[in-house]
Amino acid sequence: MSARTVLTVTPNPSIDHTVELTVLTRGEVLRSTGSSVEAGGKGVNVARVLARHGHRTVAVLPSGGVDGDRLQAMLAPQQVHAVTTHIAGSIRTNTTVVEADGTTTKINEAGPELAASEVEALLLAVRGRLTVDPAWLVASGSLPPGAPVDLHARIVALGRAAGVATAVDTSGAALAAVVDAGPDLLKPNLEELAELVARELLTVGDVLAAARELLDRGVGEVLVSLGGSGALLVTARGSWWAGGEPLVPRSTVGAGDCTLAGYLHAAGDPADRLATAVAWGRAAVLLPGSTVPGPDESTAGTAGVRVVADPDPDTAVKDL
Ligand SMILES: Nc1ncnc2c1ncn2[C@@H]1O[C@H](COP(=O)(O)OP(=O)(O)OP(=O)(O)O)[C@@H](O)[C@H]1O
Ligand SMILES: O=P(O)(O)OC[C@@]1(O)O[C@H](CO)[C@@H](O)[C@@H]1O
Repeated sequence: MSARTVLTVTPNPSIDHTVELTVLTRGEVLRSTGSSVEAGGKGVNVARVLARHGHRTVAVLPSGGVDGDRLQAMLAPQQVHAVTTHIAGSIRTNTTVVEADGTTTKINEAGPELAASEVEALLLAVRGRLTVDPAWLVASGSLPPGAPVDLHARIVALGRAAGVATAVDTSGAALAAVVDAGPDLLKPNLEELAELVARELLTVGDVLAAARELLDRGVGEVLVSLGGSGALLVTARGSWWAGGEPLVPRSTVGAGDCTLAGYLHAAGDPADRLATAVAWGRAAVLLPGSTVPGPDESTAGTAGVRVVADPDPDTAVKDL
């Protein structure tokens, strides 16, 4: 990617609290083997990992309460330029429990209620920052209570009006509401895509068909992350799968954000970009909590990554 800025928007940022346990047993007093606290939220993570790879990044997010101040303080040393809009509520804390075998359990709070004026202030901040002519505008994550379900769609519309490429990673109703806004890139995971098209996606062919439905509705490219099974990229020019041997994760939190960031970072043809996306995702799962990889770790993540053009539609996703 060029040296131009990447602008991310995270309507529902978080403090990410990660606790490591040997085994999670309900109803017991458990002693953690490790813990960490990091700035989180999907767009924040995209900005953090791109900043670690030398990109100029601007992260737009609402901030309020003591935890809003903490979040900003955590971001300050990470070379992410945070543009915050003040809200009356307090930023949420999301908790992750990671067991020794890599099983990750996540408890995400709903987030603070946003007033209509706070939503407008966030959109105004995005519009203001689009004047820096970013290479990408990335809108990511869930919507907090009070935010309109089409908030990501409105962010995409702002990007389109400014001639800036847009990427979106969200879920549920917010994902359903953004498709027809025509983002240049959509990054659902398998479950999110299945929910969007309201059917099971068991084979590569099922995933390709679902992704092509989105292309038909005006989405530019679809990058479907498949957890330990890698990722599929579907564009008007073709389809590609990339992946490697499944890893035992230290924490999967943020792996999808690093995948998206790797795709935006990489230059070259679609296969190269997908390989980089998968490498960054693999690097992320080997790091604790919401820690994002730096260049050495991302490079190490490329080990054993294969790319297949026109993957066999009959292959079961679980066999990739
Ligand atoms: N167990 C694993 N082994 C190897 N790679 C993995 C594993 N889990 C995830 N990855 C890598 O990380 C990428 C993103 O994972 P996933 O599909 O779980 O993202 P996600 O659900 O969007 O994650 P999040 O929302 O936590 O950021 C995958 O495409 C893959 O490259
Ligand atoms: O609740 P959302 O907005 O869907 O997801 C929020 C979140 O789980 O996503 C990031 C990992 O992708 C974390 O930093 C954060 O806690």
